[in-house]
Amino acid sequence: MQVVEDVEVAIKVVIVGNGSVGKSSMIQRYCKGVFSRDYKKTIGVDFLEKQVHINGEDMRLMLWDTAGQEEFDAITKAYYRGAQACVLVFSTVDNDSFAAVPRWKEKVEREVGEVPTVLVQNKIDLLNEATVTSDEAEALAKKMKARLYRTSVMEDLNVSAVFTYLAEKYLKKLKKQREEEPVHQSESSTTIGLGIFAASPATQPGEAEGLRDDLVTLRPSKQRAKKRKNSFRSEGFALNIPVMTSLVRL
Ligand SMILES: Nc1nc2c(ncn2[C@@H]2O[C@H](COP(=O)(O)OP(=O)(O)OP(=O)(O)O)[C@@H](O)[C@H]2O)c(=O)[nH]1
Repeated sequence: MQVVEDVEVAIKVVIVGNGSVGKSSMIQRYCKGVFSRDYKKTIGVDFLEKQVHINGEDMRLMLWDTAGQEEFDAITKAYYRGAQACVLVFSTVDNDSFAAVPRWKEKVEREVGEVPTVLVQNKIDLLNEATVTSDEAEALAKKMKARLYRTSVMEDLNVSAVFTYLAEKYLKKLKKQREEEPVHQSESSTTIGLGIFAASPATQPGEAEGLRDDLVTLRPSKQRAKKRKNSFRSEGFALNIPVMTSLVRL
């Protein structure tokens, strides 16, 4: 048996929170460097990935943008499975979105247990219209034992810091795991997704087949599916991970 050293670390991150708080904008900004003032609500889930180099490690961040509207809860919860990190987003100018944060946390925990989480107060460019005070946001973060980031996706403030923090946190956890229990992989095994497939409660070896039951197949719209090059998709299917995404947005 040969030990494979150059394993690419992949981490699945789910982004949750009420509708219109800026979740889609956040991953579009982070992965593509763009921002649009248009609001197109996410139907089901969307997915983007970004390759980063952090602390000497090549990492692939797989960012799952989930619909904020409760009507899609049944669909989105299937996509929480296997997540190793979570971004809980609320908007500075939407008190309901702040009040809903604990509910979103519970929904994710119901599927994946406790995972590294950050609380994100988005739209801080609108601070003069704020309905949530800094103290309230900090108190909630403290209660949740999560780090609070204040972002403006529009002005590109602090967006990458959110994901870098989660990636670093995950790497630390992985290194600790490697030290405690070194992972030996045979030459023929995949070199992608150590994080996804080694550390997730939903994807422990032997459970992958079970995931098929949870697979929700949403057809991508032809227009966007053509444009999208999702290198993870084929690997995901090979390993029975539910990676089919809805790319349909109204
Ligand atoms: N002023 C301001 N507007 C923002 C910011 N981020 C996003 N928006 C706007 O907020 C609206 C909603 O953004 P989305 O990213 O679609 O929100 P979402 O959370 O993905 O919404 P759902 O798909 O319904 O869950 C859009 O019009 C964005 O342009 C920000 O930092 N500041």
